Amino acid sequence: MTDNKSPYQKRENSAAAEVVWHKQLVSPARRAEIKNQKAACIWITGLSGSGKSTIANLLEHKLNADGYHTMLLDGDNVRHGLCKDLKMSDDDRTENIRRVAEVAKLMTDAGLIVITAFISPFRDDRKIARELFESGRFVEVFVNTPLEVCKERDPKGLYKKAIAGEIKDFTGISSPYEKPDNPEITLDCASKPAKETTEILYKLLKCTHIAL
Ligand SMILES: Nc1ncnc2c1ncn2[C@@H]1O[C@H](COP(=O)(O)OS(=O)(=O)O)[C@@H](OP(=O)(O)O)[C@H]1O
Ligand SMILES: Nc1ncnc2c1ncn2[C@@H]1O[C@H](COP(=O)(O)OP(=O)(O)O)[C@@H](O)[C@H]1O
Repeated sequence: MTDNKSPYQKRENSAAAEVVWHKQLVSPARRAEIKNQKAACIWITGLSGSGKSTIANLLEHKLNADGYHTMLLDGDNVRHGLCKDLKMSDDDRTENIRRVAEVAKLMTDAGLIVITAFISPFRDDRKIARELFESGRFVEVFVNTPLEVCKERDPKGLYKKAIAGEIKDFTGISSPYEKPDNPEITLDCASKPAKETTEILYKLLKCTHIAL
């Protein structure tokens, strides 16, 4: 019963004073232990079209093949359910990332290795997400693909629409993307193939963050 202190308790503006934290007999570490793994949140950030979903999928596929219990949260999918009330204003993006980080935290408390793929354009929002996790349990992955390359790829035709003014608040065009200052890893997804960058990320995770 060592791991009962919650990061929730450390945060400002958390629950009302009347809401008390209930200690639990089974710790997050124990939940991961019976799965024979270490829980972690692999937070993938980058521009639209940078390769977040591609890398996240390849990574989950590899970890799953190794027998890890994983979960993938992807921006496009989450915005169909949990966050379908949110749009793309700065405030809505902040709320989107807050919810996703809380869900990822719950899932890591359940012992899972969670991979998230969200643009998550604001440094402060990513910092708040990181602060939910114990040291070493949050791995920020910057998918570093230049805007010009993303525009050229334009897999969903969104840049074309954004440039034509048909989509407002579009990241990189009419809404900012703040690059991570100090991510655990930066992936060069412009000149290296997705399989290669995924392998680099996979090796880092296996050697450090999820190594038993
Ligand atoms: N205005 C605007 N700007 C950026 N992206 C847009 C926009 N409108 C819709 N989309 C689509 O929404 C996906 C991004 O959702 P996220 O939840 O990852 O965004 S954020 O983290 O809240 O900024 C994003 O997915 P990816 O291309 O996979 O990044 C787009 O498909
Ligand atoms: N090296 C690479 N890494 C990742 N994606 C790449 C790479 N080269 C080309 N692509 C293509 O770029 C597009 C990236 O789209 P996606 O993974 O959905 O990005 P995001 O989730 O960041 O919007 C895909 O069509 C993918 O096949």
